[in-house]
Amino acid sequence: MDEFDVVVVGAGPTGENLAERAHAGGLSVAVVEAELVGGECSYWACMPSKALLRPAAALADARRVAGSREAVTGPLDAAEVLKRRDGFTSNWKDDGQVKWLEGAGLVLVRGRGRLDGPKRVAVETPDGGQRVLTARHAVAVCTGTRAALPDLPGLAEVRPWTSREATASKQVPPRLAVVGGGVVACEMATAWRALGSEVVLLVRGSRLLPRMEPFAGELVAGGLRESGVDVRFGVSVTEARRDGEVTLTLDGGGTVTADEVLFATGRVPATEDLGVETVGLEPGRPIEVDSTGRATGVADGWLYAAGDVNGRALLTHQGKYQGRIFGTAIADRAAGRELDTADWGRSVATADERGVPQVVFTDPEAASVGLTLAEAERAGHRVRAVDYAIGDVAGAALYADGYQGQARAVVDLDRETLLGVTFVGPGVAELLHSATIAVTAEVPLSRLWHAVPSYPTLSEVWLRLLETYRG
Ligand SMILES: Cc1cc2nc3c(=O)[nH]c(=O)nc-3n(C[C@H](O)[C@H](O)[C@H](O)COP(=O)(O)OP(=O)(O)OC[C@H]3O[C@@H](n4cnc5c(N)ncnc54)[C@H](O)[C@@H]3O)c2cc1C
Ligand SMILES: NC(=O)c1ccc[n+]([C@@H]2O[C@H](COP(=O)([O-])OP(=O)(O)OC[C@H]3O[C@@H](n4cnc5c(N)ncnc54)[C@H](O)[C@@H]3O)[C@@H](O)[C@H]2O)c1
Repeated sequence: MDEFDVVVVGAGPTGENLAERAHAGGLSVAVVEAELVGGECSYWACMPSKALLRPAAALADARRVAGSREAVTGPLDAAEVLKRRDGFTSNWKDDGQVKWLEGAGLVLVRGRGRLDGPKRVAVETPDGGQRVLTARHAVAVCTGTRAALPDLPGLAEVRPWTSREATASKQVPPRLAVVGGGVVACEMATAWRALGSEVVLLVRGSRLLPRMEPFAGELVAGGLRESGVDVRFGVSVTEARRDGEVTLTLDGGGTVTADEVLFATGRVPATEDLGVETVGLEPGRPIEVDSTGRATGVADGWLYAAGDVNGRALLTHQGKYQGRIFGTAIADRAAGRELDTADWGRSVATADERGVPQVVFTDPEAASVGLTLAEAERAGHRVRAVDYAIGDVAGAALYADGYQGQARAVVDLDRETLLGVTFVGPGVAELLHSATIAVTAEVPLSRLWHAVPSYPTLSEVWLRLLETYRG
């Protein structure tokens, strides 16, 4: 039997960070990985999707400016884009990440891990054997999510794309149908349209990006339509079949045919085949945790869950943040050091609740942090939304001819601080961190007046938002 201070299950970005922090705190750590060290993010999510999207954004930016527009004489070179994408995934090999992991002093155990009662993880190794790891202090589940597929007649025979095929495909399908209206659907419709596919986006609801401010979905829908995507709202797929091509039957009658169909219909936590029932938890559910990462449904505080699998915020950077904080908390508890669990303290992931940033890499980009107006109102804050058209800023006019974009700041009227900020427009991704600092540091608006944006940059939108608020 192998004994470690900590056993981490899942070597995605979250597991890597948690393991590294626990080890830096003086603990021995084993990391169990069933597929590739680096996780979904490195091979089938963030990195390959952004590698597909970046050339499209570079080309679109050149087209937005008279003078450089004339220099753009053709479409994207799809083969080169796919080749560059392959480079970012290291051709789906994890040697580099394994080198980092081992260099950080962590022990990699390849295989599928399952909880096997308190503080025990049974690993099914690639050679068909079994290895049981025990943890002196903690087991941390960092197993992420997998794509959710609806229960539709004919779906299995169609061999639909999930986010994995959509980020890893070696061919550009002539016609691609995308089902869903969330981030994956919007980003992948953008990417494959730019690579030359005819794309139809089938959205069950009435808007895109429903977790963001409504104007974000409206502007992104406009951008997709302008690029030639056929965006349809209020449509559900009731049946799918493949006969060479894919045929989708829609609820209101009618069909859509395509060469491939991507179902971007959300995620399910990877707890179905994880042995969670051996410690009293329900398979298939996210593992609920307190703000120091401990599973609330398990006695004695030895089980932690971090990243996508706990359902707090399904984003790589938030998983890494939790990994840093929870890994340190594990080490502190093991050493008998006191934790700092006050709001924004060293041992708690307060930003998960108050300041989650996200960038959607569509054209236009949509970037937000903290609460939307509707969320702030629901939470009982006394708020005011301050809106400004980004195109009216000098820096935006220079950035793109006829710049189209929108900004909103949600002001807490009682404290005169910001609860949330949203920017939509070309090039706003890199603006977001200024808002993340303002929201998480709870910078008073009276002090933001003294944070002078450089002229002429997109950042001048900050000044215009403050002026609009003051009237
Ligand atoms: C298409 C797409 C694009 C995305 N783009 C972005 C983006 O741009 N920015 C962003 O912040 N987020 C993005 N996300 C979300 C991001 O991918 C996730 O939030 C992130 O991967 C979560 O990290 P994680 O470590 O918690 O889980 P994962 O990355 O899913 O890693 C979990 C690891 O655990 C392993 N594992 C699972 N079960 C077991 C087991 N029983 N035993 C051993 N190992 C196991 C898996 O093999 C995997 O390696 C995107 C998601 C998708 C689908
Ligand atoms: N750039 C980024 O930060 C980035 C990129 C991609 C994904 N992610 C993260 O990954 C997670 C997963 O993204 P996602 O887009 O898969 O999920 P999501 O939950 O954001 O969106 C899923 C969408 O599918 C729709 N849907 C669900 N079931 C359906 C059905 N049967 N038929 C039609 N539509 C259906 C939902 O209404 C929703 O709009 C998100 O939390 C997201 O934040 C982040």
